[in-house]
Amino acid sequence: MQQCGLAAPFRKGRDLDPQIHVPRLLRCRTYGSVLELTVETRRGQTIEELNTAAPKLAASLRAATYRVRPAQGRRAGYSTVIELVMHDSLTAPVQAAAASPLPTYDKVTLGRGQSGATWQLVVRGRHTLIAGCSGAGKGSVLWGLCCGLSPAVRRDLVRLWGVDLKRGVELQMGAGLFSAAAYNPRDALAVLKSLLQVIDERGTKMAGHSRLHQPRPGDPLHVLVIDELAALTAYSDITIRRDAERLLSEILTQGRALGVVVVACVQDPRKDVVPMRGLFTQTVALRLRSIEETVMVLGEGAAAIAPAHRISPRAPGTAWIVDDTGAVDRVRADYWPDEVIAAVATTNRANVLVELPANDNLDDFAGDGEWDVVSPRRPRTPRKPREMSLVAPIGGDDE
Ligand SMILES: Nc1ncnc2c1ncn2[C@@H]1O[C@H](COP(=O)(O)OP(=O)(O)OP(=O)(O)O)[C@@H](O)[C@H]1O
Repeated sequence: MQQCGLAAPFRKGRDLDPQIHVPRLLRCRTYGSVLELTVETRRGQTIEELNTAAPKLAASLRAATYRVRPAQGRRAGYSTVIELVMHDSLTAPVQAAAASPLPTYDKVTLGRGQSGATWQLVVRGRHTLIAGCSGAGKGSVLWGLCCGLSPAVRRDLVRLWGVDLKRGVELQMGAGLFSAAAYNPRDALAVLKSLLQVIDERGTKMAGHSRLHQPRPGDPLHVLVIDELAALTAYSDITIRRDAERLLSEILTQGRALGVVVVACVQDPRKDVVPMRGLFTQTVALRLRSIEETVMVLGEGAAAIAPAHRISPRAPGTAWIVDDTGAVDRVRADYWPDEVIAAVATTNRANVLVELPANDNLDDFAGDGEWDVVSPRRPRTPRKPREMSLVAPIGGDDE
């Protein structure tokens, strides 16, 4: 600790105490490939100083990587937990072979964390921003989420709504999972207005009865999936942009408790490109182009402990996440090949389709419930799921 700049002599009056004071090691334990150190600050030191020294400690002990999280319990104010990962289990990519059969909607498994543990992302009650430059692997997070929710989609516990203004190239791969999808800006506005209608109706029903919507078949969690948010909020026609910004901001501020959440991908996280960035309640930071982008996406102080700008281009799907307890982790999403997405979408097709209003009627639609948007999908003969095998590893295996 002394060599990592964490030790110092104390001042005794005018003199320096000859004794060097170091932070106290409260606990040291190992699990998997992780060496976990719980360290207490010395007098005159902040937790931030311990966190900032974590990379030096990791390098001194020859750890592959590290993560820092706040200590729990009564020592939380003056101690921190540094997890040194002695072997990086994120190096080799993993390919998803099929969706889990469980109809979950609270959280979905997307891959693994750097300790080797499963990485699960909370979906219900959160708006998620997936930020990463081109080729960072936003598709793996997006499809991990959609395919992970697909058994619930099939039972109408979850309804997926898609917006993909890059000609639908991404979302059409799993089109069967979506109750409605927009591939042009006018349809995108119709999707946003339909979801605001759901919020209005639920708000009226839930007021005074419940503060968090509980999904049930037929009364589902609505998840709006936007492939490239900037295409709607920055690169569209000015009138579309203005309307989209207003509608999306309303959904982001009112939807969470009412069971309407947003998952959006973005390449460029600047405020003028994504003005409503601050309304997302959790962020997955894939590879970013600069330290400034890391600060924009994960917040002040994140660049040192969650350096998304240092993720290797040879490890797509790798991301830094900061959860609501402030814990930081590096994760890697499983890769979803096109044929697996298509097979999942065939097996777990949405059984409710939402008809978007024709473009000509859109201006009249004020979200007042005058037209019925929901129509059941015609029953179909169930198809046998395509047989798949797990293939790993793929691509390069080093960072
Ligand atoms: N989790 C992953 N594991 C291994 N390889 C991956 C993973 N995710 C993506 N890749 C590889 O990286 C390539 C780019 O991924 P992807 O298309 O998801 O990036 P993106 O961030 O969506 O880029 P863009 O914004 O340009 O669409 C994929 O074609 C695939 O080869």
